[in-house]
Amino acid sequence: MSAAVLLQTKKMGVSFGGVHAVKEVDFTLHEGELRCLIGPNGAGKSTFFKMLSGQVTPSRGECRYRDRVISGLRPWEIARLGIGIKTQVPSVFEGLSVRENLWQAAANKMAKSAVPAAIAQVLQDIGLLHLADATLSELAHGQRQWVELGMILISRPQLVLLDEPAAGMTHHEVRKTAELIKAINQQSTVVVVEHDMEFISMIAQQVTVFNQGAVLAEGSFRDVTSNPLVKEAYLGNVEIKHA
Ligand SMILES: Nc1ncnc2c1ncn2[C@@H]1O[C@H](COP(=O)(O)OP(=O)(O)OP(=O)(O)O)[C@@H](O)[C@H]1O
Repeated sequence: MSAAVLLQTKKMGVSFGGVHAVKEVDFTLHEGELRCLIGPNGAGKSTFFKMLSGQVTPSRGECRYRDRVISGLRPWEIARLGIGIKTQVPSVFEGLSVRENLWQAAANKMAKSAVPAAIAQVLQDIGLLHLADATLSELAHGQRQWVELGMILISRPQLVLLDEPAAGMTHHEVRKTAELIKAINQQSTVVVVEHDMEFISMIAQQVTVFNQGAVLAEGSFRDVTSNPLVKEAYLGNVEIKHA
């Protein structure tokens, strides 16, 4: 691949007491990628994600973003480098409207005069034009997730880290979320941790499979889901539909 390396970990891992949640992972992400991290329960993918986003400090190895070592930085320091993070805990303002939430996300990223047009565009992208003035607490689960994705979309980060963005969604909502993530990937490199294989099949380009705190396999969705080791460890030999 000719694209530049955007993020790279070298022998990065963390242990909690005696549990080696992530052992020593070498991981390379190139500019423009949409990478999915999958694996069975307890494989270490969420912990690995949390080390990328600063929620967990690695006990060994390092993570570089462009030329800078970012392992050990706090989440807000990582966000300041132009990395958009959506964790499992939503970071939206409950008492504010959809429009006001988007305004908060856009405020420091562009000239004030450009904000209204950017909000109008994102409201259309996330399909919530008709709910622009509803407060977040009035929205359904899926709609709140889309507001958060809209907040990422409007701030145009270079790298976007998404932890289980389709969790708890209906089939229809999952499809729409897949479209939104593909839209985000038009402007940003994206890493997604996800369980839902149907969702992954809709968005995946490259997939990294974790198992027992290490990378078990890496490649296209088709390659990894046909890999006998992956089938045995994760998929339970279930047949996966290829798009
Ligand atoms: N804060 C913590 N303290 C102790 N052990 C932890 C902690 N976080 C994770 N672990 C352990 O590390 C291992 C990897 O967990 P992790 O949540 O990263 O796996 P996962 O692949 O994301 O699983 P899941 O799909 O169930 O979320 C598990 O054995 C888990 O119990």
